[in-house]
Amino acid sequence: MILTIISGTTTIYLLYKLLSFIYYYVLALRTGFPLLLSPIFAKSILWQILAPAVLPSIRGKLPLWIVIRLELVVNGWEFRWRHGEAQRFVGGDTFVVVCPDGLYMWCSDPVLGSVILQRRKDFIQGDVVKQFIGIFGSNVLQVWQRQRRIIAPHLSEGIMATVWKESCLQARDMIAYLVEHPGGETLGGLRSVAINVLGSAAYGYSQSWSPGIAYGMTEEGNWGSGRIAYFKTIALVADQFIAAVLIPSWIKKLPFMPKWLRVIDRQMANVPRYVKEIFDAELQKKTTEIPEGKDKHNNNVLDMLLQYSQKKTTNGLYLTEDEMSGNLWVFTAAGFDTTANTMGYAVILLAAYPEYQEWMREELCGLDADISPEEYEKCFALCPRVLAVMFETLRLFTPVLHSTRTVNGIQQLAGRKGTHILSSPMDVFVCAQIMHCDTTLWGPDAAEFNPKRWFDKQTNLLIKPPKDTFLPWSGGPRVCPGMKMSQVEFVATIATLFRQSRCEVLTLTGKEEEGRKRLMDMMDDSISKLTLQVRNGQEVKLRWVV
Ligand code: HEM
Repeated sequence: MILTIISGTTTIYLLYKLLSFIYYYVLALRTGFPLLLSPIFAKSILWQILAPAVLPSIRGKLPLWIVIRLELVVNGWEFRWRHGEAQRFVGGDTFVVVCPDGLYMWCSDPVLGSVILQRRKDFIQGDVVKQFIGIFGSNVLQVWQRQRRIIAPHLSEGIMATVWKESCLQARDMIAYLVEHPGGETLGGLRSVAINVLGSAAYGYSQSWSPGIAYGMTEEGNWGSGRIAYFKTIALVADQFIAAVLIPSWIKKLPFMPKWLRVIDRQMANVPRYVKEIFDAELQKKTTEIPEGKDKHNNNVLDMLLQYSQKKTTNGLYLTEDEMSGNLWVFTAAGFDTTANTMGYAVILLAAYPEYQEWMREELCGLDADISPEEYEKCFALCPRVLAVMFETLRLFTPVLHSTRTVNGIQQLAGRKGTHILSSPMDVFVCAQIMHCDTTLWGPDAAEFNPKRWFDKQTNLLIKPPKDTFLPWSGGPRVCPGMKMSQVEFVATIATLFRQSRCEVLTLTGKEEEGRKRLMDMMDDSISKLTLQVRNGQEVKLRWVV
């Protein structure tokens, strides 16, 4: 009897999925884009967790027409196939993958991509993003307009001097430590810099640099409370993002699950408590540290979230408790993981290409004896080569591989070969990483690290790449509000690190070429967690020499 029920239900389910597949196929045909049919249930949690572990071992053993149907439904495929392999196979820079559980349009055409990003109401944030980003409450990505108006002004020019100063001070402490401690702590150290800069600029708390807040944090002991425990938890969730979000809490808790998964579960459950402690401390600070009669605003992101939570303002802006928690998470994760990983890749690239360290140092040596933490306005403008290193790093290792949207109703897109009809339900991905490696946009040397390409040969000024071809911060009305902050933080940190010191790869054999190849292989083996990063940051072994 039970068997009959199970097999009956399974048959009905499979039949339903077969009909869905046919329905999706018909919708996909209407788009007029090339199609790729895949039998995989791309949204399945089991697939998204197991496939990255299994695929590497079978990749070379199966024909391309099978591999591509498996690869293109695994998170992060665009980095592995960033040189246009999939586009060549499918026959277009925009194509649609049809699966039994959904339709996925991948676009690496700059013109179409730009139109999609501009049309905010036609291409909206979808449920995928809600599931992934909304784990600690709703946020700016979800109730967009109201929250964006609250948050974006707090990432304006007004905080850049603080970002610059804190980044310089953090980087100074970090370099003093690393010169004495060659090995695998550089990338973890940069994560600490990024967390502390965010803590200072956005939350008004200064904390001195210490090595590696982000790695080796799977110990079961007490993680403390409030802001420190919150930052450590966010760093851990960012580092193990897919497992943290996709595996249900009751499975993470099972006694036979690995220790790190149980720690993630415990820490995620603690987040509401940490958030409450953070906001209580901010309230306390306002009441005790600021004298009566003075303006009680601290002018940081925490204070701003508090203000909007306490009352509905005259212009109708407010935040619920859930939104405060959600925004704090998006803010912390978006602001820290992206910038930390970009700085990490830049350092590895500069270690692999020491000639560009010299090129950058030439510029830095023209500045005062040191990069002054107090002189943001003067110094930032004088470091275009460092900014070019950032752009080139973001081009080759784009932290957010694509911008995700969902088709709202039925939409028309005018393409080079006519009009395309896109119908809901369909997820749309604008693939920045693939555009960034396109030789037709960046020239035959698109795969090479060459920060000099960012300068005009005649004027020797930084160039703007052709419109919509460079999208690390996305584009359109939802463009990253932290763009300038990340640039200021990057330039201050990298300039401070490289002004006085050189970074060398620690080789296993003593041969420089071997060390360089190891770095390149590690970067090639990057994976997309919350954002793109090298698989194991502690394996990047470097030596800093003054
Ligand atoms: C190199 C560093 C960074 C990169 C590459 C980056 C990239 C991005 C991208 C691609 C988006 C998605 C936009 C879309 O959906 O189209 C985004 C959104 C966002 N980023 Fe950044 N980001 C960086 C740094 C920062 C920093 C430092 C902060 C703040 C402290 C920040 C805060 C945000 C927020 C709040 C959003 C959501 C905006 C919205 O939907 O309106 N980001 N970022």
